[in-house]
Amino acid sequence: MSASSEKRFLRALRGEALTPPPFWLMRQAGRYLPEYRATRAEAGDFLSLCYTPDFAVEVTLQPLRRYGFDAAILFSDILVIPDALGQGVRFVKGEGPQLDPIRSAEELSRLDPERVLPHLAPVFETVKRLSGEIPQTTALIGFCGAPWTVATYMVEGHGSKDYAATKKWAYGDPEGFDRLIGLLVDVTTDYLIAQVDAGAEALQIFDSWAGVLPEEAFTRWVTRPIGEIVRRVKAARPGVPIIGFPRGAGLLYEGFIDATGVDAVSLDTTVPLAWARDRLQSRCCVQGNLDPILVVTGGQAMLDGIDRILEILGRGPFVFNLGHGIVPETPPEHVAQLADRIRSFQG
Ligand SMILES: Cc1c2[nH]c(c1CCC(=O)O)Cc1[nH]c(c(CCC(=O)O)c1C)Cc1[nH]c(c(CCC(=O)O)c1C)Cc1[nH]c(c(CCC(=O)O)c1C)C2
Repeated sequence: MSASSEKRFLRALRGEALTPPPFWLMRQAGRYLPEYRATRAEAGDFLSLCYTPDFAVEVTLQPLRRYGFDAAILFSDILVIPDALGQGVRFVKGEGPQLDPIRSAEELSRLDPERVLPHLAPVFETVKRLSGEIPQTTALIGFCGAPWTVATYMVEGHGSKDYAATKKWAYGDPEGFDRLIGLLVDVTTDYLIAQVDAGAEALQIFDSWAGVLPEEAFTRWVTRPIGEIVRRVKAARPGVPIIGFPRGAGLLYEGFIDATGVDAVSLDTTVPLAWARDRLQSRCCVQGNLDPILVVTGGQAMLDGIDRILEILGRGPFVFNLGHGIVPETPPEHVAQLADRIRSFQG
């Protein structure tokens, strides 16, 4: 395929500067859309939505119909991995995910890596159907949670504010904690390769809680495991572009790019734009980073926020996105205004 006939999102990930930049939004399928809420009600619980290809395909396509994003992201969740390992994940209404916590290396025997790929067969079926159904100019993104972030849910048993149980295990028994991280590296690599084989054209690794670790721990449990996954996926399926999202990494973003070999980094809302242009965009494609609450706010504040990002990052390899997932309170018409604003950027 010649460079110019390749999908715009993939061209940007390969380092091309495009005007206007391609764009999609993290959590673009979700509760802010009435049609999502309707499908969700029909599916019943959240995991049934993820594991029923008819429903998962439908909710993936919903935001594309409205906004024509340059990329579709598979509808699933990072917690299908602990579920597939046999830990058991429940999504309790209003409380978020609940897992029976694993707090020591001895308890890893509760997990069965052999179950993972068979259990996730419906997810691969969803990817396969999507690759036949999305518009020809739209790219299909597969994804996973990074080992550190998935481990925080497995150890805490739910979302957390301080990650104290996870850190206590990691700092107190680093070799034992490395076994959990190593297990997640293995199954996550297989999971991503299976998504590529089913039709995913790019991958994003979400490390939503990377920003809570001090430097040395960040290197051991964020940078190294993600680097290992990137190396193994690229060795098995050369050419598939990979986006890393070490949310909250701050100054550590720079070393993260060099050490992991990702093709792009997703910037959280706090990353300064001129610094990102000078220190990160010179190394790889960057993606981001509008504050999701500006899309709730709308109006001139949102437009100014979009313009500033486009002004500073829009001339290098860039994918417009939010700094974190879109929130349920977002008015859908604000997303339409955001899409128009990006499309009218002339450089
Ligand atoms: C829409 C949705 C998802 N997951 C959850 C919901 C809400 C469930 C509902 O309908 O009630 C539960 C759901 N899933 C999770 C949570 C907990 C979040 C927390 O601890 O605060 C909840 C409520 C865990 C999760 N899940 C995910 C992350 C990483 C990204 C991020 O930081 O936002 C994390 C941390 C990834 C994720 N999750 C989802 C996607 C789909 C694709 C898309 O972007 O459109 C993706 C990529 C989908």
